[in-house]
Amino acid sequence: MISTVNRVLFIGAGRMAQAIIKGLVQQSDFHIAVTNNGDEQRLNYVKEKFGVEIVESWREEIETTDVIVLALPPEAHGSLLNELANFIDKHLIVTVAAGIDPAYLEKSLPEGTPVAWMMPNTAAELGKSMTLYTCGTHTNSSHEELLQQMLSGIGSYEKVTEQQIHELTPITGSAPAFVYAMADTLINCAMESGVTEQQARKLVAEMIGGAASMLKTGESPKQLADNVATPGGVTAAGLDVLDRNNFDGLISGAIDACHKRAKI
Ligand SMILES: NC(=O)C1=CN([C@@H]2O[C@H](COP(=O)(O)OP(=O)(O)OC[C@H]3O[C@@H](n4cnc5c(N)ncnc54)[C@H](OP(=O)(O)O)[C@@H]3O)[C@@H](O)[C@H]2O)C=CC1
Ligand SMILES: O=C(O)[C@@H]1CCC=N1
Repeated sequence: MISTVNRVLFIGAGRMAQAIIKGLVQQSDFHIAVTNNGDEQRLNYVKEKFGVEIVESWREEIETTDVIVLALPPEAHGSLLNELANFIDKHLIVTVAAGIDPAYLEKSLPEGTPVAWMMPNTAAELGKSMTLYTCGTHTNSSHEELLQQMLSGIGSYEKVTEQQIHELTPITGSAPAFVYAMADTLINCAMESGVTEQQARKLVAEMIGGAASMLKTGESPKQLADNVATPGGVTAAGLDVLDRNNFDGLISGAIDACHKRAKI
């Protein structure tokens, strides 16, 4: 099924599709076509920005495409899959949607359709997504190689089980938003000292980048926090406020809320 230049059709042209496309266009191995739900302005923007082909309907591209990436809301999958089912032949169908696992795709598509589920994050646009993926029961090694080729274009990837993607979606997919929310507060606090927004953003981004690098050393987060908190010093006073306000509970509550919302 795999031609030299693999043809990938995105159904959905929103935030996640654009982040993946931005990462992928830097690889020459893909021809990318994109369609959406009728927002012409958005489709034209995607064409201008990334130099990809746009089509009004997936029907225009279906016969020539190798891979279909479903980058539309979870709730929109049901009716689209019903329609797609009549046209699926040799295609690899990959969804990025929260809660839409390979079992769901396989139930909705003709018997034997190769399917996969990837859970990226928006850092895909910088080639820095931490993406989880899993394959359905009819994907072979060349489908998986093709998928991995796409995933390596947008960052790092890890193969896990279907159940694990359900459980980990809030961690790798959603939690970047929690980090950005914390960064926003820190930037605002920094600006109170009189630095410009640009300076505040630089120092917070570098601080988070440094902390991420420290996490990769293998040292435990608890030990790393301990190393920052000089006994009786300023950080310990801050950590004490986080503890007394149940920071752990707040973060796990946010993860639980993501799980509840992801159920389709
Ligand atoms: N944003 C993120 O960080 C992440 C998102 N995801 C998943 O990615 C998917 C898309 O999310 P996101 O990009 O944030 O959402 P957006 O709202 O930014 O984009 C949704 C896109 O889907 C299109 N769409 C909606 N319904 C249909 C339909 N029936 N047929 C064709 N296209 C349709 C919209 O079309 P139009 O342009 O016409 O409005 C739009 O282009 C979701 O399933 C989400 O779970 C996964 C991981 C991370
Ligand atoms: O918010 C959402 O529903 C998507 C799924 C994971 C990240 N963004």
